[in-house]
Amino acid sequence: MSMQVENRGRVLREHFGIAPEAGQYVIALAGNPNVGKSTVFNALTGLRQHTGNWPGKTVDNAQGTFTYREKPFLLVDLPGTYSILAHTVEEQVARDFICFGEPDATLVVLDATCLERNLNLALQVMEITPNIVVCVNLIDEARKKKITIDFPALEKELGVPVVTTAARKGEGLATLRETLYQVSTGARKSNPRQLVYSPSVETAVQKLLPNIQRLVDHKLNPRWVALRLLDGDKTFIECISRHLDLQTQTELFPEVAAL
Ligand SMILES: Nc1nc2c(ncn2[C@@H]2O[C@H](COP(=O)(O)OP(=O)(O)OP(=O)(O)O)[C@@H](O)[C@H]2O)c(=O)[nH]1
Ligand SMILES: [Mg+2]
Repeated sequence: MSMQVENRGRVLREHFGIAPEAGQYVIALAGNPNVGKSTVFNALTGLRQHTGNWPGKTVDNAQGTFTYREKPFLLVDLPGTYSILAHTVEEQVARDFICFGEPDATLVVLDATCLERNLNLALQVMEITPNIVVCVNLIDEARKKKITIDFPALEKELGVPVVTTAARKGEGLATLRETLYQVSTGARKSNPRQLVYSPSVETAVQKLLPNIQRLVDHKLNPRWVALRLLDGDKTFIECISRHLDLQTQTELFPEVAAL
């Protein structure tokens, strides 16, 4: 087992109370409240699941497993959130898992009947990781409301796989499994569109990048860390230090102050 895999196992166990078996692909399941995450979770994992709390938090945690193409998968249902900028304990749990749990893929479930609002979360996850699958659920409800969505265009615009489902009826789940398999195993690579901020923010990001790259050493997306630093998100710096065992707190803030 490589050092990297061993370290991820330790982080998952100690920080998230999750113990994947050897060779198991870990998938995080994120989405706004009430978009059908648990329905997707149940459809994929059936009865092979167990629930508890996130370590040290009164937030529910559900984990379930499934096998596809003879590969084992562990699916982790995250709390429903509109954002992962960590303003609430639920958002912090979701962000920390996506960021530091190093899931092999993050599945973001969106509500087809209010796609624009839901896309906010997908765009945030796309700033953290390229290993993402977007699932547009409740497609049956959208049809009823005569909402039409140009999915090929959406997929092209986002630069990540988009799968449509009506999870309660099982529609689209075969494609969803196959897409999760491809992204988790690395067979399918994405190029998520990145939001471009105002020139002053982009200039500041460019200044911060080299040193952040050195400090986080491929463990986190440096552009995303730079944006959080510019946000002045102190709790996030504490999280980085704790999860990556780095002395970043003392090293990163002078960087920002010097801008
Ligand atoms: N029509 C339709 N209903 C769905 C679909 N998926 C889920 N639902 C229903 O939508 C409601 C919410 O589903 P959940 O799976 O509990 O949603 P959730 O995202 O887990 O909700 P929270 O955990 O509370 O954030 C339930 O009544 C589901 O039966 C779907 O594809 N079509
Ligand atoms: Mg749920």
